[in-house]
Amino acid sequence: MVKVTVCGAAGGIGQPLSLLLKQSDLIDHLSLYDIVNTPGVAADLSHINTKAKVTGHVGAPSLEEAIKDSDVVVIPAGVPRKPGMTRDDLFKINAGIVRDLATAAAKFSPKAFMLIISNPVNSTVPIVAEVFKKHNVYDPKRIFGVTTLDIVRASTFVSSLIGAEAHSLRVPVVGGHSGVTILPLLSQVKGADKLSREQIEAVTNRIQFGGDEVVKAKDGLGSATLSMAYAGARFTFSVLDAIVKHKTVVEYSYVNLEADGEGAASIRAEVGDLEYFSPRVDIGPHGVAKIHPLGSLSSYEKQLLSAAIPELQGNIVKGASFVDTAHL
Ligand SMILES: NC(=O)c1ccc[n+]([C@@H]2O[C@H](COP(=O)([O-])OP(=O)(O)OC[C@H]3O[C@@H](n4cnc5c(N)ncnc54)[C@H](O)[C@@H]3O)[C@@H](O)[C@H]2O)c1
Ligand SMILES: O=C(O)C[C@H](O)C(=O)O
Repeated sequence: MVKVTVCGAAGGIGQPLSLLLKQSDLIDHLSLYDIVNTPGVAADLSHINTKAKVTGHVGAPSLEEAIKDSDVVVIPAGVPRKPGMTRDDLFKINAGIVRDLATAAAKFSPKAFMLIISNPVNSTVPIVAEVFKKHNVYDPKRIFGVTTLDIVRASTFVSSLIGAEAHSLRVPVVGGHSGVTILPLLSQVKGADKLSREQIEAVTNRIQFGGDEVVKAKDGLGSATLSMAYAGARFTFSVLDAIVKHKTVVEYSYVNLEADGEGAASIRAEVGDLEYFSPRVDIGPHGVAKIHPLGSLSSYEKQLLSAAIPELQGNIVKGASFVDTAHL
């Protein structure tokens, strides 16, 4: 019985993400939780003739029932940006939302793989980790910040420049999920060596600020939802391949660098004492199995990494220090 719970399931990301997840043969029970509208979304999706049973749960009193015994909990709950805002501006509202959802997961689904979409991801992932620590159920192998949209965007933008197939071009994007913390490693992409320095800087900037492009175009009506639903479903399917089919899958995800049990020995020299980072990771049935080193970086990428580290450090401390025992 594989149960996946989406928290924030009635939202701009939550609805299309739930639709995509409903197509998976690997899910037996798709549980939809939100503070509004989930009965309607669940009724609608439940008419689709695919395997997963769909249940809808609305409001805090139903959170335990929604989340209990989940194998995977995906969290796209919270407010999105409006033009002029940074992701960090969302912290004030989203930190508390994520803390409360993580608290329910720690109590009722402590073994679940936690996939965190809510922004600011650089801070919300440390919040989830701290909540799990407070409940003595912390395992860094199973807490993931979903940065797949950066990979998806990078593949799209770079493939159009170098004339490659977008769906098969894998562009490594490491770091975090906001502005300068998003670090595309174009020097590791086959075919990108034909790009000029100006092209590399322009496309790097576009990948780092791709989210702003959508926020601007939506003009006050939110941020990326459909591309995020695609990216979130892709990451969830990968995790399900690991959990259900016992495959080792390779992804980029924002994780605690202790997660592979080796103290991130392979990556420490590159990122210093950062606690969280999004490297290439192998994920197996028990979670993160291996954290890969960044590999060789161009001098431009080294500069970008130096700019990303202090920003990430601040975001991590802000998230970790938010969790206050009195609220748990
Ligand atoms: N990681 C990424 O790459 C990425 C990409 C896009 C958006 N996001 C983030 O995802 C989040 C959601 O974006 P959206 O466009 O779907 O927003 P949205 O406002 O359309 O939907 C959010 C949903 O969360 C629900 N919600 C609010 N408080 C809740 C709570 N306590 N419990 C459960 N549900 C709650 C709302 O009712 C709403 O249905 C935002 O923080 C956004 O910045 C992240
Ligand atoms: O840009 C945003 O605020 C949403 C998301 O993080 C994105 O990258 O699209």
